[in-house]
Amino acid sequence: MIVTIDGVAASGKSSVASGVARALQVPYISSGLLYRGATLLGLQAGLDLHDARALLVTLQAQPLRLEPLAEGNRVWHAEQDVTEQLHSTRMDRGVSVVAALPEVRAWVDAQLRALEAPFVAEGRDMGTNVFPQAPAKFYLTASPRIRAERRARERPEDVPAIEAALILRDQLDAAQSAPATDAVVIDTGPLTLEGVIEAILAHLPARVPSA
Ligand SMILES: Nc1ncnc2c1ncn2[C@@H]1O[C@H](COP(=O)(O)OP(=O)(O)OP(=O)(O)O)[C@@H](O)[C@H]1O
Ligand SMILES: Nc1ccn([C@H]2C[C@H](O)[C@@H](COP(=O)(O)O)O2)c(=O)n1
Repeated sequence: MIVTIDGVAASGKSSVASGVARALQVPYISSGLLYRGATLLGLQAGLDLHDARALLVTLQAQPLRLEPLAEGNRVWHAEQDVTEQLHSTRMDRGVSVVAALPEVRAWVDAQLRALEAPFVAEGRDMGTNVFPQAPAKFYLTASPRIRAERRARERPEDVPAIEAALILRDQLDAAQSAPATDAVVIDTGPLTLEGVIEAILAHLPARVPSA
């Protein structure tokens, strides 16, 4: 079975996907990390992040590997674990530019579709575009202020600055971020992390991770 968890930036997708996947004893896949990895390679190579052709040449010459560990996905570039470099304000600014490129989206989609089910996949378009056949789809929301307050515990910037950046990223990512028509939408604002995970588990057709 494939479970998709999409939603706006910092709505809890990766934390929730990790918890749901652990409960189901299956891997989870954080698709945003592939977009972040592509952005890192582009920045390291000094590329214009709007240049899809140059980015694709770089991605093909220096492949990225997503390692779907239960405690948190890792991204490898050659023999180096680059995961820690993928979450910063600089990366957040660049990644929406890269994720808007159809050529890069096709590259990410191909990596994801090559993975063997069962798994939980989180991102923006898992339920709409990448795995439309998934039998269980969820979409997480929360107000920008609540998301910024949560994120402020992980970043040096203050809540208003984080909130403004989240609102901007929501706008830049809007084209690929609509919920699937058959997704269960969950406002995570009033819920704890465990509460969101339980709500999703309660909606699943069966807690048996079959293909
Ligand atoms: N329901 C919740 N209650 C309290 N804190 C939460 C909840 N859900 C997520 N968090 C916290 O909010 C922060 C953002 O969560 P997370 O990184 O999982 O979001 P995300 O949607 O994957 O983010 P991004 O879009 O940037 O990849 C984390 O610190 C996480 O622990
Ligand atoms: N399926 C996806 C996953 C991610 N993106 C974009 C949107 C974000 O700006 C960026 C990083 O994702 P995050 O780590 O915040 O989940 O990648 C996308 O367009 N489609």
